[in-house]
Amino acid sequence: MSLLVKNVRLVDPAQNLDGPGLLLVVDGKVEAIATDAAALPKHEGVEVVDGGGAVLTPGFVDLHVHFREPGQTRKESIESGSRAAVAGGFTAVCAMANTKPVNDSVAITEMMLTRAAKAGLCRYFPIGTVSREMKGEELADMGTLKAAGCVAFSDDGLPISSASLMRRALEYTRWLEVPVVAHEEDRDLAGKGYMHEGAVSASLGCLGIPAAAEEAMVARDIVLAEHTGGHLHLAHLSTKGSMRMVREAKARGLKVTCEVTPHHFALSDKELMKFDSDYKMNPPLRTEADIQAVLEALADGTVDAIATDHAPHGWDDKEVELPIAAFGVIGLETALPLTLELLVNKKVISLAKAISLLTWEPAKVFHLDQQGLGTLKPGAPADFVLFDPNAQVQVDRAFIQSKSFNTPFKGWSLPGKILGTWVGGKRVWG
Ligand SMILES: NC(=O)N[C@@H](CC(=O)O)C(=O)O
Ligand SMILES: [Zn+2]
Ligand SMILES: [Zn+2]
Repeated sequence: MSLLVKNVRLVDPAQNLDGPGLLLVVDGKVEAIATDAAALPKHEGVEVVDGGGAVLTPGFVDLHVHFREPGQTRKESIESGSRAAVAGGFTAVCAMANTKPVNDSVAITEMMLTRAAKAGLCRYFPIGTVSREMKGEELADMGTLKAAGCVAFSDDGLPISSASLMRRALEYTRWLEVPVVAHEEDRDLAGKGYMHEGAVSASLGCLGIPAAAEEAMVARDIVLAEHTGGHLHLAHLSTKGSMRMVREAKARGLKVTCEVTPHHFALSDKELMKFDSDYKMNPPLRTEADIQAVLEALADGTVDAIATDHAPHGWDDKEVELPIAAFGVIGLETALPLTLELLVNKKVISLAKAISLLTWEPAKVFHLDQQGLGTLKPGAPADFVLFDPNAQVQVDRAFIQSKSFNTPFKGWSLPGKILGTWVGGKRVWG
């Protein structure tokens, strides 16, 4: 089975490519890319897709999604989450372990992989828990879980409050060569807060989560990464202080990587004045100064990945008073449009850098580059996405494939329409 995609702007940051090109796919793999058809190997009789001048890039790689299977498939299943992924241009997702039961066993990992294969949409990489039952007490069997297919370890949803447990987990990452993904939150400091602690929370009389709740744990874990030599990946960072500490850690050569989410660079805590739980997530929306720091960190290489933290919740978890509503927002379908609107069109970073943060850089963080993901180098799996960066999309219920609709971007009109998504040379969307 062969396929030729022509008439596209081909952007592949891993190969420093950004220009007119053609992509030839044979047997699910990239056979060749070229600037004109004459330079391609013999390809008579192949199926031809005319890209119509749209942008073609490697499929996006999301290091952080919550598909609620097993346990809460009314919010999302592996199949519905995978459909939301490919609709958003993501061809690989890494799924957090805070399912019910949590993914601390080979049985759950294998069940997840079986369901994902049955869905047959995107590539699905399970993340195992750091601690058994996610209780934060004993280490999960990380070695066995890695052998079963887990690509990273995280108790995300909860922080690892025990410094000694985090220390041991980081020690294990050295010989397992997988990262520990940290949800950084000092629970004493966060208390019962449900939005960012600052001028806005004070004026609303709402309980806040201070920036220090995140930063104190980032500081602790950078110290532990230094002393263990382990790989620490910091999930959904949101504050100015976190950005500064990661920048310093990298400058000192530590194995520290991090991701930021589109909602954290798109929205500030002022949104909470609407008292709408679609603006409630963990970590909370921060201040304008934090957003500025995140933008600078995206531009200067401090941030390794844009990740969605796609966290589906049902209306019954959300349509309640703010203090008791669930934390979390969906994000797979709005990630590219928000990145284009707020990072590329506002000239914070180039289109190529934005694509890099959605493809090659995240692939490297979880070593998915070793499987050829995040790039369209010859021989790599033909996972790619075709999108029109100028066509507008309307964020309404019909646009969202997820089973849940807990997005703060309802009603927004944004640029970036996905025209097609291919995984292993097979069209799975569009
Ligand atoms: N981000 C969130 O607000 N919620 C996530 C958990 C998490 O990412 O910490 C969830 O599982 O709902
Ligand atoms: Zn988290
Ligand atoms: Zn999460």
